[in-house]
Amino acid sequence: MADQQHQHDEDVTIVDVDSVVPSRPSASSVTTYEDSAAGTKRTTFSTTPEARQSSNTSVSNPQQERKEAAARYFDGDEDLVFDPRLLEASTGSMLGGAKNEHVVEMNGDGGSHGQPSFADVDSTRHPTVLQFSDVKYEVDVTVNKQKTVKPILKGLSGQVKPGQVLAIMGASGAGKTTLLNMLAGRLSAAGHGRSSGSILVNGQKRNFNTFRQISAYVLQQDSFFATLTVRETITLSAMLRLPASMTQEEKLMRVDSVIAELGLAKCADTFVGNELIRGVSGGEKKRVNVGTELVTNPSLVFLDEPTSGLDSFNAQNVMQTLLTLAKSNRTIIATIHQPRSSIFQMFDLLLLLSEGHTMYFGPAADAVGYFGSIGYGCPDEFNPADYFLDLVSLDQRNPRALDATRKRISFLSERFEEHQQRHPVVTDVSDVISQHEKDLLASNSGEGSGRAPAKYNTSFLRQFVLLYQRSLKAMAREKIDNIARLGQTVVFSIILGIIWLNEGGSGDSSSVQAIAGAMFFLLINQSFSGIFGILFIFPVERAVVLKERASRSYHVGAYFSAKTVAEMPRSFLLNLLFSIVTYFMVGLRGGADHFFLYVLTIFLVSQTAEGIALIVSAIADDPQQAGAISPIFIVTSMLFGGFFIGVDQIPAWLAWLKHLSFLKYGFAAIMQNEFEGRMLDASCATTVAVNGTASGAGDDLCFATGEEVLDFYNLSELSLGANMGVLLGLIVGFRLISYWILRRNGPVYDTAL
Ligand SMILES: Nc1ncnc2c1ncn2[C@@H]1O[C@H](COP(=O)(O)OP(=O)(O)OP(=O)(O)O)[C@@H](O)[C@H]1O
Repeated sequence: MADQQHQHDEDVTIVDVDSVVPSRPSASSVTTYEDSAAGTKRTTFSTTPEARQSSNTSVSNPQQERKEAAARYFDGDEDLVFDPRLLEASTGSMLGGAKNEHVVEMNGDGGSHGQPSFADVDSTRHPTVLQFSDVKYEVDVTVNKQKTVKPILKGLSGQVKPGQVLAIMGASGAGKTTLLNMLAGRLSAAGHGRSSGSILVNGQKRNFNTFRQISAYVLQQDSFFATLTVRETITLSAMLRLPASMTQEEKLMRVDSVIAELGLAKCADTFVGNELIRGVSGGEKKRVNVGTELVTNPSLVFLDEPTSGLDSFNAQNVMQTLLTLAKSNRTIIATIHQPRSSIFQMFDLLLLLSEGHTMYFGPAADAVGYFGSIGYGCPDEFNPADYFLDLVSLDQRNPRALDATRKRISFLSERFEEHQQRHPVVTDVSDVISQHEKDLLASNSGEGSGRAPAKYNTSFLRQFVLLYQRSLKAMAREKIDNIARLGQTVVFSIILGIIWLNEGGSGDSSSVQAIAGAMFFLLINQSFSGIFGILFIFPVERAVVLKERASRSYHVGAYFSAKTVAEMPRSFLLNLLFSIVTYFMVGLRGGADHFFLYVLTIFLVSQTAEGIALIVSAIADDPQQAGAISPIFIVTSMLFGGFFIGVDQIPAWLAWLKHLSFLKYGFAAIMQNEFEGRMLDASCATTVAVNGTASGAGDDLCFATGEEVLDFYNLSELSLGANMGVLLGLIVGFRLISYWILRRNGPVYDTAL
């Protein structure tokens, strides 16, 4: 770092921070200078012996220093004094070893901004200035059964121009994500609040169709198909989102460029992975997340906590990537929670929030000076980011601390209001960018740009084909899942076959109950395997789909139909295998027509169960929730399926539930297929009760014909064809319901500002 500073020494104009920000307490440790060679402004934080001494002195006599600071800055009010060193023991925010020197680089082209990339010469992307003024957001909440309004953002302003990285920092609950979402024109489904203020893109109100084309939003969660490689993941995003006017070759070139720009070349052919499948590292996955958004070559990139969950090395790498993006004339806005000092130094602009108020907005390098000027000098041994977070966080450990921190936050908010009066943060666009850029911007604002761009860049059919291919590929690569399904099918079919071995072979009335039990159990078995095949996979996939839909990659209908068509053959093959083993081991009715109807019934029942699982998964937030909800449907279907409880045993007011039991239709169809038109045991004819209920001596029931069996189980209500038809209707109906739920639970856009 020292060498780097040395290189530019001849071109450097030293500006003492004291002359810019008077009365900064530890000013001797901070120097701002203009680096004319690099065209940048840098700030050096250094720990001089004097500064160290002053800091040591204050530690040795904190009470005295507290009094002095109160007298100097806060009219003697000691509550407003903040000494992070007193928090050290409890918060652990102090850096292990003081860094002697950090260099902050603003807007620069220096080494820390990475290698030049394809984007430097891209002529299709125009610079974008984002300005927001007095942005407020509030929601209605119910507290103690009283409806009340909760203000979340309380009048925030700022502006970011191309080439800059704006970091939105603040304690948890400060409003970072809410602001980021508002700036990106998105709100979470829960966020139906009211917004006011103004958000301008290139000096004009946003046209949301254009805005979505020029901006990208990188979510905090890295949701992907684990068994696709990095290249496949980014390629699919490119194929879905790039316009049809680009050739396939151009799209693939774009993918290569993005992979190169994000430093993903060495892991391009590695699976993205998840907790179970070995894949790329956390930092690489985050960059893949950025990459899938970057294929559209956006001018404006929003990122929600891009470094969260990463170790410090990977976090640093991701930040480096953002700087590279900014360098190619993009505007980058990211929320960041607790960055380490080297990451903090990479920000151009800092927006520090607390309780929805602005504590600071401006160059990140000036933040230490600003807070120093109002009585909150950052001790030299502290990471400024940690210091700011401690300074603006509500301390809720006891009422006294809570009051004191509230008072401090309100003080800081007022000081910044005053500061903002003197130095408006939002200026005229022409003050920010050159005339040439302004001319380009006019075409980029979205207003007056003629025909609104289509919602999707590819046709429904193309989306279907691409998503079908992805589903097939992902399915083929889910080796463990496929082996488990196959194993489960083979093992269960053999076990069930052994239990009911040759029961049907005799064609005897005495085996009717055993066969009915076998039939019902086989259907339950296939229902469960259909349900669990969906329950534990679909909610995870749904997160990927929600992300892709939010970026307008495809219509949910294209996804849903592609998934259905891709997965049905696998399901059919497994059901066929199960049917072959059980049919012949149990020795069911002879004849190809009966065999194929048996296969078809089992398949339809399993598909209906999958439909229920899709509905549950579309409602539930995660697999655990889905697992908890689904028994309601399954157990009800089993109870009213016609095997466990006879119709006359169901209370009249619950009788309607039997119509909802898909197992009832499946059971009726499979039993009709087995028994309809069959003679069983002529000697039983005399023992059948007048009311149609079979009877017999001892435990065994006696049935002369198959029809008596069907009557006994009350399965003659509908014909075999009608039962099959109902199952088919349920399959289509359940899928339409889950499609409708998915559609309704789609991304929510806020187009108010
Ligand atoms: N729709 C809503 N209804 C009620 N409260 C809300 C709603 N949206 C946000 N909030 C509240 O507003 C505050 C700010 O939320 P936000 O998610 O923006 O915070 P944040 O700074 O991003 O926090 P974190 O770092 O923990 O993600 C929180 O107290 C949150 O509970």
